[in-house]
Amino acid sequence: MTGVGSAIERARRGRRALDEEHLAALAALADRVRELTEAVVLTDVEIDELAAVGEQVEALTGRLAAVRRDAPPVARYGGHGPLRHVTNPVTGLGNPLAPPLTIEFTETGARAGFTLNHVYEGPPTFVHGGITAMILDQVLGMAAASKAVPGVTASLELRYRRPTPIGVPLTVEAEVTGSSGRRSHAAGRILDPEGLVTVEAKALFIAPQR
Ligand SMILES: CCCCCCCCCCCCCC(=O)SCCNC(=O)CCNC(=O)[C@H](O)C(C)(C)COP(=O)(O)OP(=O)(O)OC[C@H]1O[C@@H](n2cnc3c(N)ncnc32)[C@H](O)[C@@H]1OP(=O)(O)O
Repeated sequence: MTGVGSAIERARRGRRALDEEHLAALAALADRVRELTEAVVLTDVEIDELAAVGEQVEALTGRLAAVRRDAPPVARYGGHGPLRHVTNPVTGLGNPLAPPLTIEFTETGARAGFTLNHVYEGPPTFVHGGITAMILDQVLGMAAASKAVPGVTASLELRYRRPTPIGVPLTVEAEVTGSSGRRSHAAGRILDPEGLVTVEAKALFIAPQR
């Protein structure tokens, strides 16, 4: 086997799957670490307390790292179905960096409701443009994978129409706009609570050659 497609497939099959109980425990831990990350970003405690908490966090990191995988795990949601990446930085329940988004599939593509806190801030009070780009890449890619051909991002074009606010309910939606052979095209957007578009995206996904 050669090519990017087979490499992705091989890597996924080579990873040890978590059972549901283990995935739930990992997701709960990731949630606590998300709270910790927000607390770090917003804390106003004294310097001594920062140092003391830092020591405790270092000790906790040591406990987790005591038994370590070579690569992140996969899981079968609901205990069956295809293997899924559970530490994806957008949707991964097991990744503290992920908001995480729960993406639902629609008739034409995919959508998700989400709120981003100050951990994702770029310009004061607004979401970093790289974060909205990452979210759109993922949701457009999942729309393409579910309605056309699964592939990697070959191009992603963005138009930032207005700032995306922190701390309010946002919506991301995407639809497939065409496909041929190994290529899928998708378009999407992020909407603020008033339904105004903050970022628009168009993307091309190409199924890697096997
Ligand atoms: C299995 C896949 C994973 C499934 C994921 C589930 C969804 C999850 C959602 C995940 C979301 C997040 C996802 C991520 O984060 S994916 C991570 C970010 N993306 C990458 O790392 C991709 C890196 N690039 C590549 O691997 C290769 O360049 C690809 C595979 C894209 C093409 O290299 P390959 O050697 O295979 O193709 P080819 O050179 O024979 O070209 C084939 C055709 O395509 C045309 N072309 C090529 N590039 C472009 C371009 N930029 N614009 C316009 N057209 C382009 C080209 O002209 C040709 O046309 P034609 O001559 O046939 O007419």
